[in-house]
Amino acid sequence: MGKVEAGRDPFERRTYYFIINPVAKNEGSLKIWEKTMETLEREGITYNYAFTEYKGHGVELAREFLRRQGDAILVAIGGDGTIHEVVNGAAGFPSARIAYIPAGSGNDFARGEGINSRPSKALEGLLHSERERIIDLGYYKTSSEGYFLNSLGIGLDAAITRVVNQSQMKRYFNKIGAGKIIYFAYFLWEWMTYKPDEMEVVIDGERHTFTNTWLVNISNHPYFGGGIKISPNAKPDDGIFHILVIHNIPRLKLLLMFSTVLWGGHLRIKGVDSFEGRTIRITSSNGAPIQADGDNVGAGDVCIDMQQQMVKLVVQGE
Ligand SMILES: Nc1ncnc2c1ncn2[C@@H]1O[C@H](COP(=O)(O)OP(=O)(O)OP(=O)(O)O)[C@@H](O)[C@H]1O
Repeated sequence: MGKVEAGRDPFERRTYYFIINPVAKNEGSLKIWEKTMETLEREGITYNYAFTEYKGHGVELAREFLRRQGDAILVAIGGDGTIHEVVNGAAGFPSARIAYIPAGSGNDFARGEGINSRPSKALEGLLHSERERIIDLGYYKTSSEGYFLNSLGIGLDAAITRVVNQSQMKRYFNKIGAGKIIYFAYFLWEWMTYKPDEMEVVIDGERHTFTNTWLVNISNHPYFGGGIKISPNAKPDDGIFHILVIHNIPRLKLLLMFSTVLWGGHLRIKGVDSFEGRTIRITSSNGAPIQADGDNVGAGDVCIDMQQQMVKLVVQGE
């Protein structure tokens, strides 16, 4: 993805291309799309759309569409997984413009970006927006490679993501509107069974070694895991990652620590170290799992690079 520049022609007639994940928010995204379409028709907006049909399809749709019509605005409707895919599909298209209507269960990206959590307001903001904003991305390379918008984690958080994503029960619990229960159950399970390991973390060339490491989190903005403000001071447009390492904390204290995240108290706890940096390499002695924006992307070791000012977002006006 090449560096992009801000600026908008105020007289331009916009075309929108919507990519909708029909299974996001336990299929609640479909209702949001129906309402969105009503508004688009009412306002006589030019648009096109497609539904994602399987995991990874959002990447293909975004790529395919930008090849055909590079000047349209790509709008993701879904959760963090959907905007993650759309942005990865837009990689390699420096002029791509992306927008987002939150319709997922977690919506950390919307929180971090200050996008209105009410889909109708987010749409209204998008259609009448005069603002474009350029944000940073992280580029990761492990057994797979790609970009992340929210955060990348190695350790306990990725272990939870892995069991949740593999879970057959997730779908059932989502159907009865109790998706959060499954996260909490797996969080407790991993909290009881996860084995912290030694991790080497090299930040902008400086080497740190941590024993008994629960997790290392690299954040592009404050939120993670569906509203947890893990890195309160991270900003998506300052070219800097906020890095949090949680290590050498007894199991019970770790549980108590999570309650302090609500007001940012975790940053002062012994065993919680924070750093800032742009290029990070992490190696785990036991092959800890890795997640990027809630998707399991590898295990063991990972290199991360700051990609400053890489995505042009069309956002609601002030
Ligand atoms: N038609 C489909 N069938 C099954 N899975 C799909 C389909 N379309 C997209 N997906 C996958 O669904 C996953 C979850 O989507 P998404 O993250 O958008 O919603 P969510 O889980 O409700 O929200 P959040 O991540 O914000 O909690 C993504 O990894 C995506 O690849």
